[in-house]
Order: sequence, then structure tokens, then C-alpha cells
Amino acid sequence: MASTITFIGAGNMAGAIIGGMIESGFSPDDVIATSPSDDVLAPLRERLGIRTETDNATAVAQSDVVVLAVKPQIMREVCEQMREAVQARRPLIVSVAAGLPAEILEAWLGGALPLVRCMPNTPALVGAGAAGLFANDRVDEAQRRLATELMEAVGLVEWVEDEALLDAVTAVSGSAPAYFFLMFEAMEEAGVTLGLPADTARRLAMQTALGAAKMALASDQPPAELKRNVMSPGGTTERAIAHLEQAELRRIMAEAMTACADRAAEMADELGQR
Ligand SMILES: NC(=O)C1=CN([C@@H]2O[C@H](COP(=O)(O)OP(=O)(O)OC[C@H]3O[C@@H](n4cnc5c(N)ncnc54)[C@H](O)[C@@H]3O)[C@@H](O)[C@H]2O)C=CC1
Ligand SMILES: O=C(O)[C@@H]1CCC=N1
Repeated sequence: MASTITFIGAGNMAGAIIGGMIESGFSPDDVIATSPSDDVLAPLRERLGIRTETDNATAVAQSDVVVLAVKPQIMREVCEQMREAVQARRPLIVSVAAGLPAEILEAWLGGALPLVRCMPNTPALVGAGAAGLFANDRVDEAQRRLATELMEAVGLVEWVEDEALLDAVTAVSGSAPAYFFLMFEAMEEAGVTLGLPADTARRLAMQTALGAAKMALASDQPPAELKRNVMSPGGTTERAIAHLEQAELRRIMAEAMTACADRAAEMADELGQR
């Protein structure tokens, strides 16, 4: 029998995962999205044909999997309000919230629940997501497979056995689409400065990123080797890469990603009080 999967919260992340799931063949009848406002739900219902509900407890009462996809700042209130419905049904809980530890979420929901923490990213919308997953001790093999199936429908899945590593996953993939979007902005601006029309520069930059990622995924050579293959001695790329190394791009990336992971840990301290 197909599982009914409810998304509590129907924003950017839930919309991206649901869009990818429907695209990959999940039945819209098996998916419910909730939000207090039907204005948020109507476009999803119309575009994807999924079921929607403005009352979280009503949706939970029909669900085998409940995906927590609201902002971390309101998670406690949302969990406590649906605690009774969750304890009556005991579905698999999947949280996509940054920072919030499994133990705290489990406590907010009344305790003793199978819970998977997942750090996805928005390219899930186009089936090219990347997610890190961690399961608590109550998750059985069938539920692990279900969580894998759910997230593999929208991209790559990597399980981690140490929950703390989800903060590193947040830095490497959860937040990382934004790093690349910043890079696209910068490359477009520089392309325009060099005389290209903005849309031409944008398309060239994006296609190049797609090509580089596809090529690196398909290759058994490490990125350093692929980079060397583009750099003709005394040529143009060598000059550009020397500039990026002198500007300490590696240090800048390491600092930005450390700040990202630190913020996830800080959010757990700020929001995770029982
Ligand atoms: N946006 C991203 O790239 C990523 C987000 N996340 C996580 O996903 C979660 C959601 O983030 P976004 O989708 O970006 O936020 P968002 O603000 O786009 O979506 C949150 C949704 O929750 C709904 N909502 C508010 N109160 C509610 C309630 N009481 N019951 C049910 N729904 C309610 C809102 O209507 C909104 O649709 C966060 O916990 C975030 O840490 C994780 C990975 C990536
Ligand atoms: O910025 C955030 O807090 C969320 C979590 C990872 C990506 N977006």
C-alpha cells in the first residue's frame, strides 16, 4: 500500500521536494501539504494536484510520514500543537529544519518517535537535490528505506551516522545552492563589464557550471586534475586561477562554510530549549 506523506509547511523547501516527487512519479493523491493560509496552498494544489489542509492535526491523522518543513523559529509551537495527533498515529517523522536536534524535536512531539533528520537543498525541485540524512534509534530498516526512497526521488542521498555531521552537510550542500547563485551573479556582472549582454553572460555561466558538475561527476579524475586540463601553460585560465588563489578563495570558502555550520549549531542552542 502506498504511504501518505504530509508536509507540515508548504514553503520553498517543501515545494521543491513535493515538485520533484510528483515529477519523479509519486502520486499526488499520496501527498498532503499544510499551511495556515490557503493562499499558500492553492498554487501547489492547482499546479501539482496534491491534497492540502490548513489544520496540521487533521493531516497528521491520515499520514504514514510527516515531514516537518516550517521555519526552525516556529517549530516548537507547531510540534506542540500537533503532539496529540502525532502520538495517536505514530508516523515516521522527517525534519528538514536546519539546526534542530532529533532529541529535541522528538520531545516537542511527545517523545518516543522514529525520526529522521534530513538536510536537503532546493535543487530537489528539478530532481537534482542533495540531502544528508540521520536516523534516530527508533527508525527501523523499512522506515530508513522509505526516507531514502522519498529523498532519492529528488536527488542524491547520503546517510550520516553522527547527527552532528548534519551541520557540515548544511555547509556543503543545504546552503550551498546560494553560493553558486552568488557566483552566477558575480560572473554575469563581470561578463557585462567585459562587454557581453547580461542574458548571454548569464546563460554561458550557468551552462558552464552545469557542464563542469556533469563532467566532474562522470569522471574518475579528481577536480584538481580536471582543472589542470583546462589550464594551458601560459594561457588564460592559468592567469584567472592564479588570481583566485592569490585572493585566497579556498580560505574564503572554508571561513564561509565554517560560519554556516557554526550557525546551525548556534540555532540548536537558541531554539532547542525543551
Ligand atoms: N530553503 C532552503 O534552501 C532550505 C530550507 N531548509 C529548512 O526547511 C524549512 C523551511 O524553510 P523554507 O521552506 O525555506 O521556509 P518558507 O518560509 O519558505 O516555508 C515555511 C512554510 O511554513 C508555513 N507555515 C507557517 N506556519 C505554519 C504552521 N503553523 N503550520 C504549517 N505550516 C506553517 C508557511 O506558510 C510557509 O509556507 C526550515 O526549517 C529550513 O531550515 C532546509 C534546507 C534548505
Ligand atoms: O538558510 C537556512 O537557514 C536554510 C537551511 C539550509 C538552507 N537554507
